[in-house]
Amino acid sequence: MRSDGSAWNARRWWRSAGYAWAGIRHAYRTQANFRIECWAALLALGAAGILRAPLAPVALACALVLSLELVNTALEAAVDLVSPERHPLAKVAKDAAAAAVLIASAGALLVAAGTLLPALLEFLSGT
Ligand SMILES: Nc1ncnc2c1ncn2[C@@H]1O[C@H](COP(=O)(O)OP(=O)(O)OP(=O)(O)O)[C@@H](O)[C@H]1O
Repeated sequence: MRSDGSAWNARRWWRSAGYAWAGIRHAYRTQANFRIECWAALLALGAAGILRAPLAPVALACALVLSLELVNTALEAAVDLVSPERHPLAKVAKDAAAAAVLIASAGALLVAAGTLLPALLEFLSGT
């Protein structure tokens, strides 16, 4: 009984992960900003690894930006579905979602400046 439930949950988890992966692939294919953010995140994580900078804040900042970009993509699609015509409330929704990505990106830049820059300077000075 218990093992049946676990197997079912595992199957459901894999199916959910498949839907999530489809969402990531769709965003990567259709959103230029998401593509840029993915490569910037890889670059930042690689730099943190090479420079031996703290990985956790960089990873968290990257995850936040990428997640909010995905939420922004979802919201844009939902707004376009329910409001194909221009509407002031559609504008509020899209502008606020875009602002969330912008604020997270600014925060990620600050995190990069606070963690990667000192590590880079230390690396370059050879200490
Ligand atoms: N239905 C709408 N009603 C009112 N304003 C809209 C509407 N759709 C878009 N806008 C305005 O145009 C801006 C750009 O919207 P759009 O859907 O083109 O997103 P985008 O920022 O170009 O994103 P992407 O290029 O990633 O699709 C919105 O932030 C909003 O100000």
